[in-house]
Amino acid sequence: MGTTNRLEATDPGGAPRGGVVISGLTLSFGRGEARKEILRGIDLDVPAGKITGLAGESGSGKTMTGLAVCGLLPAGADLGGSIRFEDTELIGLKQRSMNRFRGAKIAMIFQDPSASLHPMLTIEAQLVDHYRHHTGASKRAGRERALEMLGLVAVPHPEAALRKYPHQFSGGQLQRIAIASALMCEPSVLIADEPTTALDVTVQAGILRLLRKLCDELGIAIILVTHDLGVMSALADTIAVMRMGEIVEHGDRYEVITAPRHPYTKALIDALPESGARSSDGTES
Ligand SMILES: Nc1ncnc2c1ncn2[C@@H]1O[C@H](COP(=O)(O)OP(=O)(O)OP(=O)(O)O)[C@@H](O)[C@H]1O
Repeated sequence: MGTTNRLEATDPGGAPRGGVVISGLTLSFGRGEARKEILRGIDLDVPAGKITGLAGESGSGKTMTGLAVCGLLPAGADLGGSIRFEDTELIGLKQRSMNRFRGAKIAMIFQDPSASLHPMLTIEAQLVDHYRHHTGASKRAGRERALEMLGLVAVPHPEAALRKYPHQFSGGQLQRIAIASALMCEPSVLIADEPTTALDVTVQAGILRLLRKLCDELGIAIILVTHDLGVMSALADTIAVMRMGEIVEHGDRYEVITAPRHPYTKALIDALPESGARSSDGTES
């Protein structure tokens, strides 16, 4: 597979082009005695052309980290520290400026693909409108782009797919369409939050291979959020293990899986089934 990392150059300021650098990220909700600390100082480099995995138990803060990067945190979130995207500090950006990045330069896909697609609109309406909103392109150019993206994610019969509604697709096809929608504006960063958890096991591997392809061929920086260390060990380049709002370990996936340093990581790995998660060639066995 070719690696045309169009965004991999490093700018003189130090941030990798197209990637995200998170430093000292804190997140809390509420005040006084009701204050709940969710993220307690996260440092994480998410480089272009790599899949950075966020693993860890339920409630450890994986989703919140992804939502923070995307600027999609729930109301009342108190965010501190830094999230740099190329030359821009995202924390503290006004909503209007953040809207320029979200959905365009930084896109997100969710466990339930229908969460990012409107049930009452055709695929064409949503993909094309989204693209035109961000780029100002013509309807025709938007349609061409939509066909191209549906082809890229291997949705069969893209022309016919454009005329359909979300409920007319299977879960796996719909996740591909959600990915196509996320790719419309050529994002540099894609946050994939449990993208295969809701899918039939027979279609999971196809979606994971697609994410790997997008990362390798388009140079997209991917944050893969999953509680599934098996999926992580097959797909991610590096694995960050989260626990109670902190990253307790982050390193090359082989090192994290084969020589975990933190007792919590060891416990997670010991809990894995014997087979299917620790293949060394990047495929699930
Ligand atoms: N709106 C909110 N107000 C207060 N706390 C919240 C809010 N949303 C989420 N939380 C809390 O933030 C913490 C981290 O949640 P998060 O969804 O990031 O965990 P996670 O690691 O992704 O877990 P899972 O694998 O279950 O999705 C949890 O304790 C959750 O209860």
